[in-house]
Amino acid sequence: MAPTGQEGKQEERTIVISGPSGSGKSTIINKKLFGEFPDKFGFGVSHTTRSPRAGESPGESYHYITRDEFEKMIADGGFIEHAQFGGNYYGTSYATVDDIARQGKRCILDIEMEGVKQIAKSHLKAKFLFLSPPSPEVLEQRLRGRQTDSEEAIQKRLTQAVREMEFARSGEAPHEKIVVNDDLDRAYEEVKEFCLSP
Ligand SMILES: Nc1ncnc2c1ncn2[C@@H]1O[C@H](COP(=O)(O)OP(=O)(O)OP(=O)(O)O)[C@@H](O)[C@H]1O
Repeated sequence: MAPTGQEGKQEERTIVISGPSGSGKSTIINKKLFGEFPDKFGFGVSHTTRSPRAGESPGESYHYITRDEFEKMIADGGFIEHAQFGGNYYGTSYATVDDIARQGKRCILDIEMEGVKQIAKSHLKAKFLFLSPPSPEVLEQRLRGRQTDSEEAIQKRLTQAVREMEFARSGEAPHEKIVVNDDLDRAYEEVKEFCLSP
């Protein structure tokens, strides 16, 4: 039977973008995708127990909550994924994702590797894209070029990047697509196509 258009809108799968620090997630998602489609997509803001840094705004960079509040949300099953880094909790709540869907927008999440594994096992309907730097050498140049990280932070990010790149290419990873961010405009076109398709 031909579709009538009255079947009810199929809920769009949440888009989960992952990739090493410095692979270009902020550049491609925040600047380019949200720049071109300000109303179509909504960014799933994480919760954290860490304190806001200068220049960060609550509800935009993170939702800032206390450890007690975070632990209560864990106990209530409020998180799709959560983890601890550097003594602080970080997580993505079901409520955040639901709010974006209610606004009629497609949710985009920027999630690190352990979170990706948890989402893949959760009830969230999601599709996964991995944004890869062309090589660890180019990643190192870009991390140095953006001048936001100490030498120690750069070395840590590089070690973690190699792990993530190996995971993304392993059979264990849930990624439907790997985009190599060599040429920015080309990489953006690939990410955009992924985000616009069901
Ligand atoms: N295709 C590209 N060619 C050259 N430089 C790029 C390209 N894509 C991104 N960059 C630069 O690489 C640096 C890292 O990019 P960006 O900050 O977007 O990474 P990120 O994945 O969001 O990192 P983090 O997870 O640490 O926030 C930036 O200085 C950005 O301008």
